[in-house]
Amino acid sequence: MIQGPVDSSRVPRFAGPATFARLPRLDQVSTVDVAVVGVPFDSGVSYRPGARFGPAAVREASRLLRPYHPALDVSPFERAQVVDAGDIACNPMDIGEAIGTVQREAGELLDNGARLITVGGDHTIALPLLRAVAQRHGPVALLHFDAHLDTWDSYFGSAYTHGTPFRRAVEEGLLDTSALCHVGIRGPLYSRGDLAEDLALGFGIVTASDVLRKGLDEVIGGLRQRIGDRPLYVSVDIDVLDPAHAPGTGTPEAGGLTSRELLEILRGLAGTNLVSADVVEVAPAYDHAEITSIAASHVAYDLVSLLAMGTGS
Ligand SMILES: N=C(N)NCCCC(=O)O
Ligand SMILES: [Zn+2]
Ligand SMILES: [Zn+2]
Repeated sequence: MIQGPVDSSRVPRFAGPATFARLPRLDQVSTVDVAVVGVPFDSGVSYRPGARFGPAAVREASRLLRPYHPALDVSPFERAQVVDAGDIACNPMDIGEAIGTVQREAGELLDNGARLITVGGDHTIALPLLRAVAQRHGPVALLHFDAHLDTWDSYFGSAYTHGTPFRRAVEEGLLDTSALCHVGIRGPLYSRGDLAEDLALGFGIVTASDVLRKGLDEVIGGLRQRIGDRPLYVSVDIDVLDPAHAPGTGTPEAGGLTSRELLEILRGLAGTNLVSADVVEVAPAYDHAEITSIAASHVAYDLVSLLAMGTGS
């Protein structure tokens, strides 16, 4: 029998320790369809640190989520067994070891039949998550929501950073290179060559400006066409949002999406073959009034809802 969240009409939603959306913990259920798992790791950042505190902040901000999603017309926690699988504890002093830990523990959850919504943590963790997913589904389509390309080659000689996960993922054959797109790209680059290299890897780009000028329907239509019915991984760097909508992040760039635009695009993915997703780069120390962690908790809720809608199909 599916176990839902704590009933907020009986137990005030501000009481007790936080799990995502007040859902049961992994050890409180016998089967799992969707697991929300934290990765408190930020040793791969190039600018402001602090995303290691993201999972805890997103759980706190998720206390107000309610069980019915009107825009998608789904009660995700009735449709699927959704749990909070806690945090993957990884070594903050050794990026290589941490990547191995994330790959192994995410893989164990996937092997137990769960699809994952991972809450970071910095964007480095997308690489081991994609490794774990591709091992089970083969190369996946990728929608990457971000201000940044994250296909750079290295930082300070290091190949494994939050600016490089998607170049590594293409090199390792984890992605279906006919079905890749960044959404929300903006801001200064190192050179024009960044775009040429990104294109050569197979990525399409929907800029933040495209979202404004083309509008949501055209953008959603184009994305759906590109990914088709392939197994799809969605990676959301919260800095895809304008700093007005997500100040609490490590590498903010002006001119981003509103949280309303991002949620609309995610809802436009209903019916696609989403297999797992992440929400990364929430750094609560730079946040105000929980703006960023509230936005991230709603993004995670929409992703959980999309996964729950696909459960059993
Ligand atoms: N993945 C995120 N958030 N940022 C990457 C920025 C890399 C840079 O400092 O140029
Ligand atoms: Zn970014
Ligand atoms: Zn990123």
